[in-house]
Amino acid sequence: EEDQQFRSLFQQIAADVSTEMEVTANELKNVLNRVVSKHKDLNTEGFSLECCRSMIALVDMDGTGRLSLQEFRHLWNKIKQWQGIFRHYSSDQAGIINSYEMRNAINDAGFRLNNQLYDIITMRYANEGMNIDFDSFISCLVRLEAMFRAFQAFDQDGMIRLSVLEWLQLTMYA
Ligand SMILES: O=C(O)/C(S)=C/c1c[nH]c2cc(Br)ccc12
Ligand SMILES: [Ca+2]
Repeated sequence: EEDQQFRSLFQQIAADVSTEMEVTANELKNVLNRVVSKHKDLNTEGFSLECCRSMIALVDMDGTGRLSLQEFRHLWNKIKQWQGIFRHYSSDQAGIINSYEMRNAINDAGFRLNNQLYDIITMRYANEGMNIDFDSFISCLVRLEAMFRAFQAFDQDGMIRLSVLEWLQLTMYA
């Protein structure tokens, strides 16, 4: 049942374009902003095109530059899971979380980082008031998950060995 609902959502998004049944960054932006606008407790200035381009790059497993049904489903399920974590911490504020809650939210999402990484993430994703809004939270976790996955793909006994071009491929298409 839910799968049927999901497929019809995907069809709606991917249907109105010549890009056969794949979701482009612009379509992803439109659907994310349409859904998030229905949730008044999720503070965001909206998902930017740049953020959606990055999210696509991070989950575009077959390198088509667009999201297939299964790539979109993976991203959608992750966002659904992570929005639940975000709301758990943002309920007492206006749809934002502070850097301390960000640390706990990242842990709840299953990532174990160190203090230096939590500080770097706050620097990269928090606003002047050291708070993280919803779209920043989601783009942070999409990147975190994709970078863990990329490392595991190359991992040989806990270390990876990359040529400079392999490194650039990894870091430039993200
Ligand atoms: O309110 C809920 O229970 C759900 S399932 C919310 C969401 C489920 N997928 C989402 C994607 C974005 Br973007 C924002 C909110 C949600
Ligand atoms: Ca793809």
